[in-house]
Amino acid sequence: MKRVAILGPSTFSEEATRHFLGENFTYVSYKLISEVFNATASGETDLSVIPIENTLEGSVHLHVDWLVHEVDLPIRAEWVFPIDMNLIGYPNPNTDVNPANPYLHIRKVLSHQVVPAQCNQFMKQYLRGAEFEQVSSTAEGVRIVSELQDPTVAAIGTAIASANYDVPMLQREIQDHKDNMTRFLLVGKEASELMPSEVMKTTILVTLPEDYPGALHQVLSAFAWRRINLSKIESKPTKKKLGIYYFYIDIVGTMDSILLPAAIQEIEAIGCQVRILGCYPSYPYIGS
Ligand SMILES: O=C(O)C(=O)Cc1ccccc1
Repeated sequence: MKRVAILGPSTFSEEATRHFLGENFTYVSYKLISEVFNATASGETDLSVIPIENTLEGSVHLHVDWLVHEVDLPIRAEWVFPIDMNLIGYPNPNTDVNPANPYLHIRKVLSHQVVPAQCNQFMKQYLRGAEFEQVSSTAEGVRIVSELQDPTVAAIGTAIASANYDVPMLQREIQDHKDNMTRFLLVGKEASELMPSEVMKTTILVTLPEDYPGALHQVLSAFAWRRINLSKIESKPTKKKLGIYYFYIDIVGTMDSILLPAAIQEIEAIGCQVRILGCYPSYPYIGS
């Protein structure tokens, strides 16, 4: 059975991965996302699951940086999964609880770095005086709360973490939007037998030649006139020199077609460097 590294246990990554990959894999939990990447880079596991982008927050920059700069692990699949954030902690122990805000006793909230942007309205309304502390995963926050047993410290995480660490669920679904989706990537050195998908994507990194006016326009037109659909384009610093960027581009289509390799050849011909991060099936979320 293939071994899959995930940030976990009891995290959103675990929920999303079990939903899409099911029980035909062995899941190995790691506390830090760096460990999740390194497990597959070193051969300890076959595949790693990386949360890469969220509807409200956009790209998880730290994870994109790992994928691009630290490891060489092709993307093997992607899927989107709806994330319901929950406030997990102990109720207000005082008798004079304010009915308009039962969470005034909470002074600190622990969670993963991408969470506050997804629960902005709730946090502004109910947790205004609380400090946010970033921890390695949402489940790690719930674990710490369970150890502290201090009602002034709460976490935001999964319903399963609340049950597993035996910390009460204070309020369900506190995310700003009902369809709060997260995109996950499956990365690994070897291709795995996965269910087919109607949608195939290819991710490439393009570094433009320096001092070439209109280079980005030419890159985009190489795709446009072939009617190749781009589903994402983001400029990111190369980290080598201030002001020099690469473009992270998701394309709907595969390298098996004639059009996409031709478009890539065209942009290489104008002096762009192109790195292909993967060509993979993309799975939409279909309710469970
Ligand atoms: O910490 C977790 O639960 C994760 O899996 C990372 C994460 C956090 C918030 C949204 C999606 C993934």
